[in-house]
Amino acid sequence: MSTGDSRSIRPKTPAPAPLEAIAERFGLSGDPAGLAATGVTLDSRDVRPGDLYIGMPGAKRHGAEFAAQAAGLGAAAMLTDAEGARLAAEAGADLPVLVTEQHPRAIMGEVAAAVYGTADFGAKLFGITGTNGKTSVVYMLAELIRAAGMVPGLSSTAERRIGEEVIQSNLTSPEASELHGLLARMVERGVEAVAVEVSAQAVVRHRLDGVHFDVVAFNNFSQDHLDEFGDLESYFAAKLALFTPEHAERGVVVVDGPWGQRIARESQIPVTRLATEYGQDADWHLAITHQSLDGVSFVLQGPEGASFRGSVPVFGRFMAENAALALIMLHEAGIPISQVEAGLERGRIPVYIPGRLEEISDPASGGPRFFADYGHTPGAFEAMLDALREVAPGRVIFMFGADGDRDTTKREEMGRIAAAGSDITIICDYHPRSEPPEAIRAQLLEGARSAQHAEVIEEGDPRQAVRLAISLAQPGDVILYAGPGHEDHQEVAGRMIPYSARDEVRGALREAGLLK
Ligand SMILES: CC(=O)N[C@H]1[C@@H](OP(=O)(O)OP(=O)(O)OC[C@H]2O[C@@H](n3ccc(=O)[nH]c3=O)[C@H](O)[C@@H]2O)O[C@H](CO)[C@@H](O)[C@@H]1O[C@H](C)C(=O)N[C@@H](C)C(=O)N[C@H](CCC(=O)O)C(=O)O
Ligand SMILES: Nc1ncnc2c1ncn2[C@@H]1O[C@H](COP(=O)(O)OP(=O)(O)OP(=O)(O)O)[C@@H](O)[C@H]1O
Repeated sequence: MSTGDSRSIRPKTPAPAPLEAIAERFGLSGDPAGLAATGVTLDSRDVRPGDLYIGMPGAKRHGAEFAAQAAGLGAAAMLTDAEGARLAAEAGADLPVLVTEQHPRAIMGEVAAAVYGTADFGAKLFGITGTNGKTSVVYMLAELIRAAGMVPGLSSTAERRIGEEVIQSNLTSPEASELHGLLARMVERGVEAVAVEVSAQAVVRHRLDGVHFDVVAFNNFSQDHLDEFGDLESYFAAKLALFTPEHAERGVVVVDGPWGQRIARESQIPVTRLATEYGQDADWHLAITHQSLDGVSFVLQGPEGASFRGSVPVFGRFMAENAALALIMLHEAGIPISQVEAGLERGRIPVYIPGRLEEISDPASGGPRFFADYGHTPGAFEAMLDALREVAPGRVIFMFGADGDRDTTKREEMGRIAAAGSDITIICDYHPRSEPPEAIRAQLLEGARSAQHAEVIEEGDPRQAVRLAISLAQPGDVILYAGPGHEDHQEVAGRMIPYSARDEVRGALREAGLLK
């Protein structure tokens, strides 16, 4: 169970950072004499006494409008732009103001690193980007770091983790202020290696400023986030930008597809290449030796005789690929595979990834195997359904919905891939947000019917859809519920309604006498 909110993470025993030195270094105007900060935040609601509050212009509001709230909560000062200084003066906020001529976002990462002392981070730092599987790679990394005898930290869509402490996430990649607070706390807690999930949004929005990764990796690329990036090329450029000396020392790239090959060619840092396809030119090669619904076994071979033979307890060739990528990242950072192997029993990587191909059913119950997953892109659907068809003894029943107010161009393709890859497709609601749910379903249904393959059923209520899936299943059938994964709410018309797909499935399996 996760606790707290990652935005409120601060080191427990911070050393106050004099703001005079920071003002001088970043060319800030104002009067910082005698001021010091012990934390940084860009959210007025989250100010802790002693914080430097960053009054940031946003898409909807200017953060400086909230200067009075920040002052009331004990902020030491506000860093903002000229417009922010004007807004704070107008509101008569009782808070020292430091003004930058740049966009505050452009210096926030470096400022946060200066306040928290994280510029010279003592632990190894790993970053993973790509369209699908970032969270999975982060969890693999954390498990392998532990196996190597080191204390792991992680930052993912699902959670942030400091050793065994689990903290709730909001964004996939934290804002720079939050990231540096998290790293500072990790240093205090003796974390020795950190795995960070890097979204394309983080790269273009300066969320990684002030950190330098030892190793970054790229796994795959397909359509997503076109509402924000406009076209695939711009979305790809954001991923490629991670492979620069500004962000990282070296990289690891899966070169099975043309996008990975482009990263390997166009990277500005040295990269090592992983191929999972036979005959592909690469430095490391992965071969699957056995797979079932219970997991994948594989062999990884690299340069100078480096090799690993092992398994992960989650189905899908791509899960072996995620594990291989994590192993190579550690190897590239100077943590040899033999050190990792020493902490594993016969190469078994005992990874648990919340809400990613997570089995909810009891395999011994005799009922259908039921998996929940966070996949919400055509690429993830294709990978999961391809994987499932290779190992499912019976039919594949696939249920899913789509995000409202997000990339609408992917919906028909999601529907088509779902129905092409399953025997029964059930379309239900996910987060409709401000859109009419039936309109989202209509787009998914259109795509699904165009596949002319699965039996396609519409059941808007996900609770009913779960029960319908179980009632339709015959012995050997497998049910996969994509979308909510680890999440605990549904977003409907601006309201967060509690909803846990995993709990719902558990309840329905119990009702059917298939789970204790
Ligand atoms: C599009 C985008 O990235 N928006 C981010 C942006 O919001 P915004 O510009 O609309 O902010 P705003 O509401 O105008 O507020 C302006 C400023 O006032 C502050 N404020 C606002 C209200 C208040 O009461 N007090 C206060 O201090 C805000 O913290 C902000 O600094 O700044 C906010 C503060 O950091 C972010 O939370 C917010 O991310 C939103 C939630 C978001 O959905 N981002 C998505 C697009 C995202 O980044 N996704 C990626 C990828 C996910 C994936 O792979 O699927 C991710 O890394 O999560
Ligand atoms: N290497 C991979 N290739 C393709 N699909 C994958 C891969 N690894 C995991 N997946 C599938 O992709 C979906 C998302 O997985 P995961 O949450 O790990 O990705 P992500 O990149 O972190 O996505 P997000 O940023 O949205 O959280 C899941 O359906 C998962 O099963």
